[in-house]
Amino acid sequence: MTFDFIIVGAGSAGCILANRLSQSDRYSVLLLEAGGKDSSYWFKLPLGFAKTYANPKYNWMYHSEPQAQLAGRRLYAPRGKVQGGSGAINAMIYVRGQPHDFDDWQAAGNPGWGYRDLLPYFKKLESHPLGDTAFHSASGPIGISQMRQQAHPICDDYLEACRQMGYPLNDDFNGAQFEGAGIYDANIRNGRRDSSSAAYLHPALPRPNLKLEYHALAERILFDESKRATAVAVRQHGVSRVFKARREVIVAAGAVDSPKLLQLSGVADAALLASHAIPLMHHLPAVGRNLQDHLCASFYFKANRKTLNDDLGSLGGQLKAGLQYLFKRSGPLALSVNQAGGFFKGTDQEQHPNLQLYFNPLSYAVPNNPQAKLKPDPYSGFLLFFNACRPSSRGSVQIAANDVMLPPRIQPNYLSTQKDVDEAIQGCRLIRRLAATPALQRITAQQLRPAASVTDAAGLLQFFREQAGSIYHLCGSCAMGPDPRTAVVSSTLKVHGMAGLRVVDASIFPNITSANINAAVMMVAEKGAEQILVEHDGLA
Ligand SMILES: Cc1cc2nc3c(=O)[nH]c(=O)nc-3n(C[C@H](O)[C@H](O)[C@H](O)COP(=O)(O)OP(=O)(O)OC[C@H]3O[C@@H](n4cnc5c(N)ncnc54)[C@H](O)[C@@H]3O)c2cc1C
Repeated sequence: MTFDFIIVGAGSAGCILANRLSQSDRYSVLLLEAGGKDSSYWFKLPLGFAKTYANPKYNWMYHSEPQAQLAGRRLYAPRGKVQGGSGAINAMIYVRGQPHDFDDWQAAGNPGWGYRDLLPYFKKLESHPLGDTAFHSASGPIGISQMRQQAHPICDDYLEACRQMGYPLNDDFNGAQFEGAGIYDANIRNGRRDSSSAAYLHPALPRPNLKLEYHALAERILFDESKRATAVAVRQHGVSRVFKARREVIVAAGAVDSPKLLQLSGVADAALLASHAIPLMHHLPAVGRNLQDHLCASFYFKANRKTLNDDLGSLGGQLKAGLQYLFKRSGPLALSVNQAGGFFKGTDQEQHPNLQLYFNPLSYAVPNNPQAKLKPDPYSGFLLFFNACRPSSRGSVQIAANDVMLPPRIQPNYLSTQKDVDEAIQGCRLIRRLAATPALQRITAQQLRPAASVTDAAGLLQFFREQAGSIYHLCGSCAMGPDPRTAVVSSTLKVHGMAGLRVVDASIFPNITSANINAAVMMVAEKGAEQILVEHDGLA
């Protein structure tokens, strides 16, 4: 079967690409997804992500290599394996990032990727309750909710604590100002997760020129002698199939699987390919390098008043929350658990906020064994946690063998720079200072982990090394940039040295953005789709 475009991966980016490229009926589009449908109710119910967090039916459930700076631990790296990808299983926090994140993308040699250029694409994808403003749009596909209407009342104590510390309050992290404390926006519409699958792909699926193949694992991209991508070899239900592309193959398999697929296809570092006896198609050393992530650590508090643990930890509370959701589409099931937070400067010398904070009106242990369920602690509790906005550690994704069924080696090299170590200590101290405010003291029965006695830099850093985990923002592993020695795609997202091949997903980030990255991934897909259409409409 032949299609104009083949998109590999129906994740946050792939669903948007599939919609936009099939919007006019000029092109036929095939979307290949290794996972299945997102029809389970858990993908609609916002709090449902607790059920998909470690479910192998919907999740690749990767782990990093042992991390030298994190007590040798392997960190859990969930990735969506389902229509909607990681956007179908994420926590839905919706923050674009700071303008200078994108200005840095442009400054790295990528014209058209500065904040001013990108704001129209951010606006294009969202439907925001603030309506049409300089920063927002009222008419895009992704529905955004401001959680402040419904956040748990204990979040007000957190905001008061920030006010007592002299931090500004911020009611729109995606507006004129980034710094400050506030309640997050989430991509939730009428009490339902509004992933790019729900908002872009489902409405497009009836189109006759769009075909979605489920359980279709792309094994290799095939090329002709002029290094043009012509087809994708797929394994589906134990059968090998080949789908042909007339115009382009677009890789949107995410920051782990996009570099893996390029490597398996012979587009990568020649030495890596030789070590796995994979025939070289094109030497592109940056494939899989420049991997980045946000690393966070949680501080656990016992509260002296009710938190969401009380609502969600008992059968009666669950029933009440269930009924509230059923009849009013509201209550804790209709929200993310990451409700409040903000962006702060860890020292007075910082030019921009360099720490992101979360205040969850709920506490739960992230189980060591990912098969175990996430469940609230059996007491009234809340969490404060943080990550550095722009860590400078860089890692890699590399195939472990010439075998599509084997997970690749994910080596984030967390905490491998002095800047990242310093910011880990800054973040711990920020939380300690917040915990000492009258507002948080008023609601705290006990600081549980780390114990209140841990106050010095060495103790806090040891806690961080032993407890920190990924906040699941892997990106950068097929970075955009002009130099094929250090980058994989050009500013039009075309793979250097190849024809008919692009990468459009989280892996093209030259540097990680300062907040949760899904909004930026979806922006990349909107802009990437437009670049593709402009080029091919011109050729048609
Ligand atoms: C648990 C969790 C919580 C998160 N919380 C937030 C949050 O609150 N806010 C936020 O902004 N971000 C959050 N993120 C991050 C965000 O969701 C991801 O960065 C984003 O979804 C990545 O989009 P993507 O299109 O690059 O990749 P993905 O959405 O991961 O899509 C890749 C798709 O490709 C498919 N695929 C992979 N390999 C192949 C293959 N060989 N053949 C065919 N198909 C393939 C996968 O199955 C998947 O569907 C979270 C992520 C996780 C995992």
